[in-house]
Amino acid sequence: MQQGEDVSHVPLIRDPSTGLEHTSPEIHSRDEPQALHQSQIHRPGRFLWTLTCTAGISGLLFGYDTGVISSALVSIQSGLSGRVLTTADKSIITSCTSLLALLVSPLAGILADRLGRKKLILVADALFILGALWQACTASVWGMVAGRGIVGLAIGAASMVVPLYISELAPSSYRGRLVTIFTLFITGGQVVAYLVGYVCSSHLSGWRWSLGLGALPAVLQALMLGFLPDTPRWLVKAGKIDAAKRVLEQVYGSGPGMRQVALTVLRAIDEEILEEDAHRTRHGHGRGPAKRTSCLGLARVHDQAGELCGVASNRRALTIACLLQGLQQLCGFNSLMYFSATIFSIVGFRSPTLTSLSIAITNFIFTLLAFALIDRIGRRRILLYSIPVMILGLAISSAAFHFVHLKSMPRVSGSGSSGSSSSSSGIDTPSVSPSDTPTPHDNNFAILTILVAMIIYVCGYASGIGNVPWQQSELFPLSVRSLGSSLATATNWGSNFVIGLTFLPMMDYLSPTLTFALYAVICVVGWVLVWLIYPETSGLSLEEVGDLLQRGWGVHAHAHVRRSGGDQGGVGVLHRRSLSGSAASASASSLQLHDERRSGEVDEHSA
Ligand SMILES: O[C@H]1[C@H](O)[C@@H](O)[C@H](O)[C@@H](O)[C@H]1O
Repeated sequence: MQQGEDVSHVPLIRDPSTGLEHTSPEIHSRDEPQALHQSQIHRPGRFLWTLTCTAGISGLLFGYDTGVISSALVSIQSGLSGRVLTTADKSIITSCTSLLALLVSPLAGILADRLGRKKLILVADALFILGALWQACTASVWGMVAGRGIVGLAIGAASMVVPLYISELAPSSYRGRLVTIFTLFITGGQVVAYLVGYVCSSHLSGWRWSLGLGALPAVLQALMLGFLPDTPRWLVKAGKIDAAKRVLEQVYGSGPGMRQVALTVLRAIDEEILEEDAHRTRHGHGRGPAKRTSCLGLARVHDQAGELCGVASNRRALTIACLLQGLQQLCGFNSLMYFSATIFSIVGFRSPTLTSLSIAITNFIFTLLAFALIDRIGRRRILLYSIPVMILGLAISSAAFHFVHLKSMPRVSGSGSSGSSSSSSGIDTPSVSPSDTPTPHDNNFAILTILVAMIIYVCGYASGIGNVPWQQSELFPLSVRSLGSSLATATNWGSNFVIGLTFLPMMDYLSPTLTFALYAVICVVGWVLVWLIYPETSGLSLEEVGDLLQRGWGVHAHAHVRRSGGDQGGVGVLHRRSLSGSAASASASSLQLHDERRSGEVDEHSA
C-alpha cells in the first residue's frame, strides 16, 4: 500500500493458518516502516477537541452532582418528609451516591464492551437526567436517597467510560492532557456546584433548582454525542474497520503524512487484537477467533477475568491502576470536598462555606496546571514530585490542629435540629457563638496555618494524584481494557465510600491531629509504592504501554521522554508487539531503540 493511497475499504479476511480474522494483508505488510513518529501531529484538531469536550461534560456532571449535595442538604430544612433531616439522613443521602457508583462500575466495563463506549455515555446521560429531575421533585427522604442512587449509577458508569473513551481516541503525545480535561470538568463542576448552591440557598425551594439543574448538561451532551462516533479501538474490535479508519483519519487530520499515521495506528490496533486473539487461543482463554465480531457477549466476561488475572502484565496493570485509584481517595482529599465547611466551622471560621470554596477553586486551578504539565513532565514524575507536597500539607495541618482550641466536634449521630447549625457539608456542626470566634490571643495563627496547609495539600493533590489515576485505561491491553478500568474505578468509589463514612468518626474518636497524620502516612506508603511499581507511560502509544509491563514493572525501562522541543516532545512511536517469547524480546529491543532515539532519557528512579 502506497503512502497517501486511499484505504477507505479495508476488508476483514480470515487467516487460514490461524483461523483468525484480520484486516487486509496490505495493512500488515512487513515492508512498512516499523515506526512512525507522531511528532508530525502538531495539535489535536477541532474534531478531537469536540469529542474530548463533549465527553468531558460527563465530568462536569460528576463534579456538579458530587458538589451540589452539600449545600442542598443545608437548604432542605424540613422540605422532605415534613421534618428536619437527621444526621443519619444526611449521611445516607450523601454516601448512597458513592455506594451505587461503586456497585455499577464493574458492570459498566461489561456494558462498555457490549454496547460501545459512546452508547454507555448516552445511558449515563439518561440516568443523570432522570436522577436530577427525581431529586428536584421528590417529597420524601427516601425519594431523595433513590434520586441520589440513580445519580450514583450515572456517575459510576461515566467515571469509568469517559476516560476510556478519551484515551482510546487521543494520539499518544496528547493523551495525558486530553484525559486530564475530564478531571478539569470534574473540578470545574465542583466549583460551579458550590457557587450555584450558595446562590440557591437564599431561596426557599432553591435546593430543588440546584439539584434539577444537573439535567441540563446531560441533555446537551446527549444531543451532541448523537453526532459523534465511537472510538476506533472499539470499532475495530466490533469488526467495523471502515468506520474505525474514518474516525482515525478525522482524528489525525489531512496534513502531509497524516493518512499514513492513521493507517499505522489502525494497523497497530488491529495487530494488538490479532495477537491477543492468538495468545488467547494458544493459552486456552476464550473461544478463539470467531469472537472478533461476537466478542461483546456476556460469555466473554469470564474469559476476560481469567485473562486479567492470569496474564502477568495484566495483573501488573490492574495492581497499578487500583493502587493509584485507591491512593487518590484514601489520601483523604474528598473528606475536604465533602466536609471542609465542617472543619472550618469547628476551628472557628466565621464563613466556613465561603472558606471551603477556596478548596474547590484551588483544586480547579491546579488541575489546570496538571493539564499543562502532565505530558511534559510525565505521570510518574508528576506523582513523585507532588505527593511530598501533599504530605507536607497534611503534616502541617496535623501539627497545627494540635494547637487549635476546637469549638467542639461534629456529631455523627442525632438530629440536626437542636442547638446546632448545618454546615454546607450537610453534617451538623455546632453553632459558633461570637464568643467562640478566635481572638488574637487564642489560636488565630494555628487556624490560619490549617487553612494554608490545606491549600498546600490541595495544590499537591490536584496537580498529581487527582488526575493521574484517570489515565488508567492506557495501562490495559484492549482485550481487558474495559474490565480493568472498571475494577480500578470500583476501587476509586469503594475508597471514596470508606473515606466519606469514616472521616467524621475518626475526627471524633482519634482527633483531627491523628486523622490528618494518618492520611499523611497513607501518602508516604503510596509514594513508596508509586516509586517501586509505576512506570512512566507518558508519550507511549497504548500498544507500547502493554510492552512495558510485560517485562516486570517497567520502572527501570528508559521509557521516559524528554521533550525535544515544546509541544512536540514526548512523541509516541508505534511498534509492533507480540506476546510470543522471541517477538517479545524483539519488541523489547525495539522499545530500547525507540528510547535511544529519544533525547535525554532519564533513569526512572532518579526522577
Ligand atoms: O479526580 C477527581 C477530582 O480530583 C475531584 O476533585 C475529586 O472529588 C474526585 O474524587 C476525583 O476522582
